[in-house]
Amino acid sequence: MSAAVELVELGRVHGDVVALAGVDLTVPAGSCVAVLGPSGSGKSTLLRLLAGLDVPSTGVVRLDGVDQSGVAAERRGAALVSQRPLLFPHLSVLDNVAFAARVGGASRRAARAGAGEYLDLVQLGGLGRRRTGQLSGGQAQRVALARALAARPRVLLLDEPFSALDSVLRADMHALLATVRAELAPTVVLVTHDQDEAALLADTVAVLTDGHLLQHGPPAQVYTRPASMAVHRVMGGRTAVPGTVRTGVHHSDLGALAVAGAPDGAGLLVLRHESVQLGGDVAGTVAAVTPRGPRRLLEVHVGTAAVFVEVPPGPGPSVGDEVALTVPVEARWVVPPGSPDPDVVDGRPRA
Ligand SMILES: Nc1ncnc2c1ncn2[C@@H]1O[C@H](COP(=O)(O)OP(=O)(O)OP(=O)(O)O)[C@@H](O)[C@H]1O
Repeated sequence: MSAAVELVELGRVHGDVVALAGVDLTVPAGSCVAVLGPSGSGKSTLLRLLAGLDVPSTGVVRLDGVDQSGVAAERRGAALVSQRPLLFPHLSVLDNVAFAARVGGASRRAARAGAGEYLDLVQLGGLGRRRTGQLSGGQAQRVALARALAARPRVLLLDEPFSALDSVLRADMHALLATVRAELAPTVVLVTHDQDEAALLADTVAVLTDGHLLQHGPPAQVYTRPASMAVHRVMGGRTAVPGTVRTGVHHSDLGALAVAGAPDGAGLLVLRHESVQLGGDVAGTVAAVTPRGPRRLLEVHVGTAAVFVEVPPGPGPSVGDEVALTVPVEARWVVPPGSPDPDVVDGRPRA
């Protein structure tokens, strides 16, 4: 029930706006890729082209090796669930889910029986007779997922389906998606703004900005080994320290830090705030403390550099305190300076 997805040089322009610029992406059958990127980066365009709801300007979509050019949306075996569930208001919940089977020619009874199984899967077995207007946002999103699954898609396309839900419902939907993957194994393309959601749910992460695919790999790799400053930013990275690499050592206001494999020359030392620890031999001053749920994010200035450190709940340093930091060897990664990072001025985040 799953298809390998291949995008080859896939591009879409609208007049002089480049929505997607020659993207090459391969997703093995049954796996889940999260597409991450800022607003306007081309995520929805990619999904629409995959679904057959839009036509590429260049390149092709292949499913199981078959070119989908000219194949109508309803014949691709792809089902799309969007941020706002678009349910038929005049049908009951059960008949919404039974819709695809009815259109496919099944009897009402058979379609409803099948739909009941998908409602059970999304844990809404008891709500089949309700009108869709009587559902909560989370329930409606579950029904939309059940309806998409009832069409037995080879590829499940999820366009920020959880972003309108509160954090408890979102966690429930994450668990549900894991169940769906275990039981039905569709290939999943999940568009999200949320790098934590991507890391939790996906086998790989694809980072898009300005229509370009910047990196595609396992979440841990994209998190800790970003290909560029732009990827580091999309993945929520805050620290980027300018300096120079000479024979495997990065020299900056943080001192001389060994960085295996980095080429000689100017380079930004990028660090995850989860990896930097308090205590050590890099001395700095706390410039800001920001709550992050129960944890806190310290901005520590070391010379002209700003280093972000996430610390656990409880007593800890305040603004103005002198602190010492450790930057573990495995946390160090250098990216090319490339184009200037618009969020950083003189090594520090823009005020
Ligand atoms: N029909 C259209 N006509 C003109 N420009 C368009 C059209 N559709 C999309 N675009 C432009 O293409 C770019 C990519 O849009 P897209 O909706 O794919 O981005 P996105 O990453 O999904 O954004 P968001 O996260 O805000 O939904 C944007 O600059 C957008 O304004």
